[in-house]
Amino acid sequence: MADLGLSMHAQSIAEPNVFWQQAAEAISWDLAPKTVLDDSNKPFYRWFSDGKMNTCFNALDRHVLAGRGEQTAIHYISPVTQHEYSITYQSALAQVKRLAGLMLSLGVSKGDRVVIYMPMVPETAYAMLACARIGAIHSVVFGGFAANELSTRINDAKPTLILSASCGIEPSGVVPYKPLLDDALSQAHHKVDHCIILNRTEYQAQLQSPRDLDWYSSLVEAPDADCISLAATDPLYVLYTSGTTGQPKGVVRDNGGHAVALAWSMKHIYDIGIGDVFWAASDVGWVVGHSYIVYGPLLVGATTIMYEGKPIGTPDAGAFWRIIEQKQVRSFFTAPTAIRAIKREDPEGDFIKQFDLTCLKQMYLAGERCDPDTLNWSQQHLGKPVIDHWWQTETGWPVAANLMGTDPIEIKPGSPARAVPGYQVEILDAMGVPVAPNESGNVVIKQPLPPGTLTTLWQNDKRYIDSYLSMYPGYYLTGDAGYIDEEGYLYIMSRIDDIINVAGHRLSTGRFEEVLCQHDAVAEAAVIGVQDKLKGQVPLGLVVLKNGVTMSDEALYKELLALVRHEIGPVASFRLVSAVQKLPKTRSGKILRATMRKIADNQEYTMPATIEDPQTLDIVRNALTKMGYANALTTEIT
Ligand SMILES: CCC(=O)SCCNC(=O)CCNC(=O)[C@H](O)C(C)(C)COP(=O)(O)OP(=O)(O)OC[C@H]1O[C@@H](n2cnc3c(N)ncnc32)[C@H](O)[C@@H]1OP(=O)(O)O
Repeated sequence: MADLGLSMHAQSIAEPNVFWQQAAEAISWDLAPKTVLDDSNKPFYRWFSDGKMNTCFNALDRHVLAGRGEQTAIHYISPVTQHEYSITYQSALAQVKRLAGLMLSLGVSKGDRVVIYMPMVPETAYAMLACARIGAIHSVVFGGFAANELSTRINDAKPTLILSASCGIEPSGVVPYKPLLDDALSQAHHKVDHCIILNRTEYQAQLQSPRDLDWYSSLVEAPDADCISLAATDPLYVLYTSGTTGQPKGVVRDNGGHAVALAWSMKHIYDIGIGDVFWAASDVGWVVGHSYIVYGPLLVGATTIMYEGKPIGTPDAGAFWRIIEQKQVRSFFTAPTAIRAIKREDPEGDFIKQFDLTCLKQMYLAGERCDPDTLNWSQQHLGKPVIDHWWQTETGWPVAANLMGTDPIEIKPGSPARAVPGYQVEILDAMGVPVAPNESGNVVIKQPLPPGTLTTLWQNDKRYIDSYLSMYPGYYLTGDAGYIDEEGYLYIMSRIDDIINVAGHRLSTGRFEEVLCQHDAVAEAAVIGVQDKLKGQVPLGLVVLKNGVTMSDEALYKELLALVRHEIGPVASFRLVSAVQKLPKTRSGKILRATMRKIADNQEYTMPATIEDPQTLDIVRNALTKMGYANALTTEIT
């Protein structure tokens, strides 16, 4: 039988111009592109460089013009506040037009950056779409980040305007956002003239006049704004992601390639078209939220869900299944951590049995490595295909997936299936030589990357090249290690750098270390990601204290945990820290984090030949054991 996925993939690599020109027909262009792949400035490949369009027009206006204005665009569900309502395409468009008009009247123009620091409310989507409408470049910052992280991003993006809300809602209660914004702005050296604040009833924020404007009262007098015709290559957004240093990387996404790729993925990967209900249970602060809560579903005229709740506790482990039944969700996307949390509360899947999930055709998992147990448990209890798939903030849409809207293939637990059309994924050894099937190496993607992937890092072409393109010229380095089996299935095993993934949140150990070293008692710090049954990985810190520190361990640890939470935010989930006399290092001074991680996780390791003091490994092992790690015999391979 013909394998449609394979033949599509082959065509996308052999004839990218033909493949993507056809895909581009799903988008309304002001000026249809004649050039598909523009390789005139390698390694900066561009797609549809002579095309003109507007992403907001494609996400809202054209559906209204086509007579679907009364269809639901967004279902908003906030279980803690008990607010729930649906917004039609027509009314979303009215909100976005008005907000875009307000932005223009505040002096925002094409190419200006607008930072959005908001919770999971429909206004966040309006803010993103209003930017897209007038060609402003949005930069959404996840609400779980602290003021300091927000100020770093403000300094880098240099926004003209900030949109925020008085608070977010977590199961633990109201999380005030506005004081964090005020703090971030006082720390930032970049100054903004205006902030538009959504004052929620759960927490009323103090507005600082004339800087701060109340969202809805300012809209009353604002004019409506039309869509501006943009070059396909104009930036749509900058989304910061953790790099190996504390300075986050501003991933730049363009308009045209992004719209084409997302529309293609909605149909071919997620099996979603006009009028279908798609739900990505993530947060708009992450790329999943950008691509699959806001843009992807709206670009194809589907209905999306903004859920301001959690998989468990809001109110129970049946929350996802209840909403899927109520809103008739066809395809559902969440992170493995969410399923592990549900499984822990409802091991027999009793909640799942309470709902009629006939509407649900498949569930997708991504954001972190999916362990086979989690996939098998959900597949067994749901009785539906569960699709692990793999991608990154940088790629913006799936690199490897089972094409459920095209030609589903066998599910192999542990693998996110095969490379998606457009992506030529290879495994290279340290010398850049392709390895044999089933052999591990660095996962790379041959350039050009397909439409919709990052075009550069914000104002930093050099870092873009250094981070992704310099190790293997002609290839994009994903930063992941893995292998491909003889049937072309990809397996992602680990990171090759010091990035950790905590409950699907990508965090830099370098940033944790910077923060720990800010404490007066700390001379040196090393942070590693250790395995965690619920969150996949959690950060663990080992600190070397300065001479003469007299504080008790207990008091010191409490201060260090609080410091990390204050500087990075609750999303850091930093709960494990211990003092050691010395850290294991090479003779050139490099901390042996990978070896420490293996010891913590009870994996085999090789004593690095260049280690400065082998006894430091015993010191670390003792500390880890006391913290509940390294508790089985870890073998050293000699
Ligand atoms: C494929 C491309 C990509 O990888 S893009 C990234 C994809 N990742 C995701 O979609 C993330 C998936 N994870 C999740 O959605 C959550 O972790 C789930 C599974 C729902 C669990 O949530 P939760 O119980 O809050 O745990 P957590 O580890 O996320 O949170 C830790 C602490 O941070 C807090 N937090 C979380 N979000 C916010 C927010 N928006 N605003 C303010 N605070 C936030 C949580 O309340 C929690 O705080 P605390 O430590 O319990 O006090």
